[in-house]
Amino acid sequence: MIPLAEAQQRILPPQLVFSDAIKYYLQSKNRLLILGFNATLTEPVDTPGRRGGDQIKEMELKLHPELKGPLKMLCSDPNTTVVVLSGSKCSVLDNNFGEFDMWLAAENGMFLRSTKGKWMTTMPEHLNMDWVDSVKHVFENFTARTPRSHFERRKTSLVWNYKYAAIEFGRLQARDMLQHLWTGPIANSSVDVVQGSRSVEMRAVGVTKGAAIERILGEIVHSKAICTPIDYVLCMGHFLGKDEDVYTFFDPEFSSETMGIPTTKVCDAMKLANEKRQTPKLPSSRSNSKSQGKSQQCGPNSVKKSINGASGNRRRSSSENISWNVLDLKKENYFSCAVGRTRTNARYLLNTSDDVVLFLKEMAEAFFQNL
Ligand SMILES: O=P(O)(O)OC[C@H]1O[C@H](O[C@H]2O[C@H](CO)[C@@H](O)[C@H](O)[C@H]2O)[C@H](O)[C@@H](O)[C@@H]1O
Repeated sequence: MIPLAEAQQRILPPQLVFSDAIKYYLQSKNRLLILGFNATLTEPVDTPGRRGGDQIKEMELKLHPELKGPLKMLCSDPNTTVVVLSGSKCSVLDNNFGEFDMWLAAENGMFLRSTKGKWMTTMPEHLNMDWVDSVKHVFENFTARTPRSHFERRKTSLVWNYKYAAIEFGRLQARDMLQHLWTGPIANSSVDVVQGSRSVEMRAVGVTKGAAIERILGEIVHSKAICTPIDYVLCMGHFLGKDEDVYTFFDPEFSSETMGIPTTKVCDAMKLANEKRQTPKLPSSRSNSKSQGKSQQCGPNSVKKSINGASGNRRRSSSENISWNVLDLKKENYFSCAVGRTRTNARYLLNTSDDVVLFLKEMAEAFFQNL
């Protein structure tokens, strides 16, 4: 086992070897593919023709057009579960992935739906959102004085993004903004600051992709009534440091036990899902933000109940009847891969989303040949 601190100082991970990842994928019986969205499944920002418009709207995240075919193919496999796990809002994922048979995990996993069902929330109760109004105010000011920057209000976070602004000026503004926030609005607040290379994000404490994956898995396993343990996991994304916990969640090398450990984690997740199911609740509305207080709906397929999203009918929890062995992951069957980032706990690297396209094309092709 590698202690976390030591592992974080590891030298550069190797590039993902497509043929290895695909070989083990083909050999496995029940696969889980967890994919980030921004800068993983999107076109690179610097693609000719993408940059230059004055409208930030033109820059809304869009699925790389060449990925439609491969994704469709991979999602059609009953033995493969595909999850897009993103910081984006539900509506953004709906627009880009609604046509595929997959799972969507929006806002870093705080909202979840199978594209055949409705949104539900996996949010822990009592998320503190008291900081939102004062931070929003600061974000608005900085957006106004930083041309081509914009900010996005999500249900569990606020993101100020300057990736289309003059970069040096954006950086200075970001530093200024953080100083301002730390000495004022968030000085005594319980909020996580997540700094990207071109963004500043404030999140409710505890909102990370790794924290959410447990609950997401619980839901998926329950919904699919999984009988064959998941024996292959690919987790690929351009995730910020805070979200790297999703890579380590599955990694036997980061676990305190031995091989196949995540089983216990998923057991906990499933128990949690069951407990929630027994006391369906609306998501926490403790926020003092007006929009939060009014509604917790997420996109057209609004959240009706916290967990029993689909129709409100409570099936007997299938997870009570299936084995706890939902994950049987050997070290060689786990592929975590950071896209466009090098300081990472992921095992492998890919440089850009163009490489992701090549990889998923090859994987889909191999699946098709193997039918
Ligand atoms: O959550 P995803 O949809 O998979 O997206 C990954 C991350 O994208 C965003 O961060 C990236 O872009 C920022 C500029 O827009 C940049 O500052 C950051 O360094 C990049 O990693 C988003 O802000 C993150 O929350 C997502 O995790």
